[in-house]
Amino acid sequence: MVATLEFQNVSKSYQTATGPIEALRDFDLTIGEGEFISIVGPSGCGKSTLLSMASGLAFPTQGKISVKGEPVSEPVTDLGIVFQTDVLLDWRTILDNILIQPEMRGLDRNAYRPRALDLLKMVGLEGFEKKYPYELSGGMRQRVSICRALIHEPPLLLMDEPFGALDALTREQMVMELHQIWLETRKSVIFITHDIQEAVLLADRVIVMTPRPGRIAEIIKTDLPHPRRPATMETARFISVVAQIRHLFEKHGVLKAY
Ligand SMILES: Nc1ncnc2c1ncn2[C@@H]1O[C@H](COP(=O)(O)OP(=O)(O)OP(=O)(O)O)[C@@H](O)[C@H]1O
Repeated sequence: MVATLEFQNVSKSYQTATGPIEALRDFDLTIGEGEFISIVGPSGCGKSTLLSMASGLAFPTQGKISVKGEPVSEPVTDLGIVFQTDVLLDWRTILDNILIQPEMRGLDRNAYRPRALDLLKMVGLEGFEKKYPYELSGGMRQRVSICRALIHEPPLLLMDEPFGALDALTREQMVMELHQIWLETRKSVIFITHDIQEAVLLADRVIVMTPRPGRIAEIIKTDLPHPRRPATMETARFISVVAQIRHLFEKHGVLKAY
């Protein structure tokens, strides 16, 4: 089976006015079809850099990246990206914000209309298609961003702290909704977060990163049954995986041990 995304011994340094910054070192990871990967790590360990390189917007200093077996040498179009801020266009309706994705790809927007409406239904926003972004809450806007990222049916979804700007309750709700969306669509997902619980609850595997230069401290298989539910967080397995990650962060000086 061809991997959806493969990082082979990837290192990345940035040249800056004050000298090179080594962001990532020897990052090696293969993401299978339909796999959900969470990446947790301290600020500046190269998490966003990984996504930029996976999407062909930045390139490794060393090593190789492939999407579906093809080396990444230019911007990759067959993926969906969700950022921390929703970047919706305030002057376009919710439906038109979603359809901008096929439009920008030169596809027939009308052909994607039914799917956009289906996606809105899937995220609980049926009937909101004619509203404007300012009429929606932060969580609703992020749901629209997810629809926009999925409309062209990409095999790979890159999510960079998508719930970072939301309040804690909305965030918990969105995590469960994302899990449901993943169960229904089975995309390969890379989900970046600072929240250990969120990372564990969603993922098949959690990639724990060291401080910069970011290296993989450990890859942890969550081994939690599906579907995941809020009650999953009360299970012994969940608690022990979260503790394992906290201990790794203590070992690498990311969290202080008390
Ligand atoms: N274009 C750039 N030019 C120079 N340095 C950069 C550039 N992009 C990132 N860096 C540096 O590379 C390192 C990794 O940055 P990156 O944004 O990938 O980290 P991150 O883990 O996503 O951080 P955060 O969790 O704070 O978002 C940081 O030290 C950052 O300052």
